[in-house]
Amino acid sequence: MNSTANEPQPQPQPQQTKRLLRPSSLFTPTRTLSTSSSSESSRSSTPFNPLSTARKFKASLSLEARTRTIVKTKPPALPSLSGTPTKKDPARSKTPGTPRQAEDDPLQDDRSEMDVSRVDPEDVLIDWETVEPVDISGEVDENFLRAAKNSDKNDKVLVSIRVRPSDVSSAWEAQMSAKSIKLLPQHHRNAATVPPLFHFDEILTGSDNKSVYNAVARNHVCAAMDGYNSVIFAYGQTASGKTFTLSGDDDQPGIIPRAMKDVFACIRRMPAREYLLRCSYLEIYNETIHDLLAPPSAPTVQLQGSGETVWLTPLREEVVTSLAGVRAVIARGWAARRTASTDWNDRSSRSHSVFRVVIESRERGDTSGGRQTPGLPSRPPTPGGPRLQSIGGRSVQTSVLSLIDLAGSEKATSDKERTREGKFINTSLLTLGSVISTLAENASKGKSDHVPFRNSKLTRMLQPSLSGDARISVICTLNPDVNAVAESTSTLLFAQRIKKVQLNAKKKEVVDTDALLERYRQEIEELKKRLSEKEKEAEAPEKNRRLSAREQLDESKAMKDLNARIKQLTNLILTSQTVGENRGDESRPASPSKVDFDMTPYQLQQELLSARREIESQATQILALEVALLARPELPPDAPESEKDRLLAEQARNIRELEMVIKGYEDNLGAPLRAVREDVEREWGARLATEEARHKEAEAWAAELARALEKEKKAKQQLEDERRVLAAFVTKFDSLTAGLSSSSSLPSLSSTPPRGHPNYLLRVCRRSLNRPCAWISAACVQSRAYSRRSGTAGG
Ligand SMILES: Nc1ncnc2c1ncn2[C@@H]1O[C@H](COP(=O)(O)OP(=O)(O)OP(=O)(O)O)[C@@H](O)[C@H]1O
Repeated sequence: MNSTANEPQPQPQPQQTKRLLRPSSLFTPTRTLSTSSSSESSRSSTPFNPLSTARKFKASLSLEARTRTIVKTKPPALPSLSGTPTKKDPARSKTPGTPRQAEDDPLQDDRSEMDVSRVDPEDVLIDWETVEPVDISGEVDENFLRAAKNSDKNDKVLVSIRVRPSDVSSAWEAQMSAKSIKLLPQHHRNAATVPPLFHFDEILTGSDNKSVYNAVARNHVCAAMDGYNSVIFAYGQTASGKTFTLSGDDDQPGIIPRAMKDVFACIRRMPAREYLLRCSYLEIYNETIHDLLAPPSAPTVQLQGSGETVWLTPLREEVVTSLAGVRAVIARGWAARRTASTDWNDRSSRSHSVFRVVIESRERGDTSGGRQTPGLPSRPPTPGGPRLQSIGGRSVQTSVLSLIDLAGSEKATSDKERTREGKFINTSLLTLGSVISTLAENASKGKSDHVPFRNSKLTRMLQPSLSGDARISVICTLNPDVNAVAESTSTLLFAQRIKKVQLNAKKKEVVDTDALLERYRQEIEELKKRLSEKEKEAEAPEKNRRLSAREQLDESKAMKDLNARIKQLTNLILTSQTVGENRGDESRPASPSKVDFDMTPYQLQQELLSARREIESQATQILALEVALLARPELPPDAPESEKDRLLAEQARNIRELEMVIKGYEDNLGAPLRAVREDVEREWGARLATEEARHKEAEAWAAELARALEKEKKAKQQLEDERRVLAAFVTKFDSLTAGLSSSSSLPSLSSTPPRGHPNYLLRVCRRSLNRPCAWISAACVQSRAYSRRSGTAGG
């Protein structure tokens, strides 16, 4: 299909939009096109683009400094060879960044007519009848939709490499058929080794955006229409072609405009459903999130929620009902995006921009007689305004299509402001890289290491998607020039890592609770009917039923299954009704998660699974009974048939009785015994706690005493040593003084000798030998005190 052939006629636009933008160029950011180097050289580039040329401002990009005076400048000079941006002459004056919309722009003064908070969603639904034929891409047919549904089931990220055309020889050898790419050996740093060969899902070259869209985005857009969250993002070095891939130009519309055409084409192909489409457009600039559809004075957008539930607030959402509406929204966003001339790219994206479409759909039907899903009015308001309600039993399927143009990683530039931005850009891309690395590592090695999602706004916002909630397609763009080999290699390594990330996207559906209850009731009726049929069969005359023991067991198991399912559904109905009853209580809003729990088929499956597990454990018991049955003496081979039937029936009855006994045991004894046990545990729990406390105290005392004893032992040992030394000394002294007393006149030991006299020392020593140990005394006192306190005898 010629992409421009279907270009819709200009739709009536609000006055201001007309003034600013040509409808045909609304999808057209400024792109200087490769004209001379490639086969696409005949393509004409857009001569005029109001977004890129008329809106150049002599203003700083910083929020505070955003001037309110529009200074129109000449369009930047086109690079000598478009598609091959080269480092420009540093002396050349820079094109300052485009600031957000100026104040005199009435588009930004207030919310638009289609702001989701202003419209009743029921009034702006679209379906196959309301979609304009000019709004659709003619390429979406039944076969394609079927193929799209069945593809991408492997839950891996679709990773493609797009090599930008270059006017100089490329450093890379890209093989589209083999889906591989490698560096030419002459550019490999290590001449001794062979450059590695990288394999990806797609390798794309040239300027044809249609083939790129078909290969990397179309399935994901259709998946989004089918209820899956889908994320498509472009990653790569600055000026490698991310914006060209996402947005394109007049001649080569990129993924965003093509995706929107397919969205409308899918709606047109679904006569049974009606849709509500809401668009938002935001950018992350210097780690701050700005709503591109809100006026510049609007507060910045905050990320809220935790874990894998993240939402953005306040964020404007515009309801769109036609391609023209989408164009107007994108044009508004584009005008507010921060781009600037850098050393490498005349209109470099200085922020990560995210264009999101929330797609809600439900079966078509008469809404007049319908009722709203119970519980929904009291649930917290959805950030971004009201949304489609599940009415009259028709569930609502919700998905988000996110199209992300990341800012390009870059080396230091010669401009101070650009360098500052570059730091933020590189940091958040680095964080994205480390998040991807950890996720890939966790997936390949079965680990659950912490993933640093919180380290940047970008990764925090992408957390639910990267954690597996969405289908993801990544287009890594490459500048093939020799002087960009290092950046290109790093992009390829990033691409390799993201391929390993595991996804597990699921459809999101909100079901009408009443409808679900009705479904349960019908299923119960159905099951009861089947059960009574089976019971009748079981009671049929024996001659009609020649069942083996195994078959009888199977039958009994089937009946048990039916019973269990009926019981489970009855419980579910009770739970749903309980939730419904809460509705009247305004002070306590019904828990939306509880409503969802009861309503989600997935949850129901989980319940079913646990019920099946229970049934399986009972089946094991039955098998044990079967073994016992087989162990019984066999019937003689010539026993009459009636006798066999009688015995079989008897066995079956026995089995049923045993099952009833098991069940009865649980109902009559199991539960009461558990209750008694709980009572006893409650009663004795307190006593046990007191005893345990006393025991602990006694242990502490014992430990203290043991310590004191140890100390005393040491002291005693020391005393003993001293005593021995003194005794030896006294003996020696006695023998000495005995000799002396006979010859000299020493005073007798009974009288106190004067200080300094040898007998004085002897007297001191003797006294020391006889003094009782202070430690022993202290320990005895403590021991006696404890004995008194604890009431034990002794000490
Ligand atoms: N495949 C392509 N065919 C022709 N021209 C291309 C192609 N890819 C990129 N270009 C041109 O190269 C220039 C830079 O591309 P683009 O702005 O898309 O890069 P980018 O990666 O978005 O850069 P930044 O990160 O700085 O925003 C533009 O003039 C664009 O038109």
